[in-house]
Amino acid sequence: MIIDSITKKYKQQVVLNGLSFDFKQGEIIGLVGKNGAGKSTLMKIIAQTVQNFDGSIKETQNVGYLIEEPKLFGKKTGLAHLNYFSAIYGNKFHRNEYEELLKGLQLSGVLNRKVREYSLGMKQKLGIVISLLNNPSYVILDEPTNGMDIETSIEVLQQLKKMAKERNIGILISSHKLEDIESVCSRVLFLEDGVIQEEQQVSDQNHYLVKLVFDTPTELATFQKHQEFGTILRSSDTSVELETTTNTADVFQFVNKLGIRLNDFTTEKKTLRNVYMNKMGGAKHGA
Ligand SMILES: Nc1ncnc2c1ncn2[C@@H]1O[C@H](COP(=O)(O)OP(=O)(O)OP(=O)(O)O)[C@@H](O)[C@H]1O
Repeated sequence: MIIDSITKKYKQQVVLNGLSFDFKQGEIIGLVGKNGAGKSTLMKIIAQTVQNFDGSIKETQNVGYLIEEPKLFGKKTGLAHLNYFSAIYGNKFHRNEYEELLKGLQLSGVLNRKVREYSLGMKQKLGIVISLLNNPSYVILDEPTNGMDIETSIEVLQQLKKMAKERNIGILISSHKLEDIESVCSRVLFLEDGVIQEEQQVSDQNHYLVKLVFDTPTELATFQKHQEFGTILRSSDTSVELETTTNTADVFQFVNKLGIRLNDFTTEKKTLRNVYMNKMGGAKHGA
């Protein structure tokens, strides 16, 4: 799917400002940003529930979505919902096709119960299954783990990951829970004031952010000349910050071998949270 130069205004307020990105089937992308950044608006535009915008979206065939709370009928059972929404999409609901997913989401046992007896998390999970009934190529999920406890969130995210792979579905997920996003997404977009400020790849391998402080600029220059640990993010007269997959002990050993002395050394694991804090100003943005 190609999202090209999307601009959306509500009255005079520019909510999305020439925003572009593309995503493929089978890929899971995260969308993060402070309240009001424009995440839901972007998702509604992709899901085609909001019109009147500038720019274009190409290859939007068959998009399933769960945006805000799922629209459910309290007096109907979960199963009745699945039959009803399948019929709207022109399909018949074949339970066996969804059994593994329903079991994984622990919904199989409650499908005959009325939805008004469901917890918020159960309703969200039913909403996720409904978003998949049209055999979509892409699914847009706005804060899908809202109202879910930690165990349920993990379960749901793992099921989504499996489905993206098995059914070749492209999934766009927004959330303020950065750990959730990090656990399933291969790529994360940071949205601020209607534009993508930053795009981060999420790696399966551990990455570390390391800061080394030397006594003299000459020692720093020696280190920089010989190091092959990773990417240098910043440097000053006597210090350097780099991103590496090498563990701390190996960095120390390398510095020793060069015969130079470290004055100070800090390291932290690179997480989506600390990258977000660094780039977007962190806590004040509320993610
Ligand atoms: N229907 C609407 N009419 C007018 N303004 C709107 C409408 N929908 C959203 N907005 C405004 O657009 C901006 C972006 O809202 P949006 O819901 O897309 O943000 P968000 O990133 O999803 O926020 P949150 O994290 O709180 O869900 C906000 O300033 C909001 O007030």
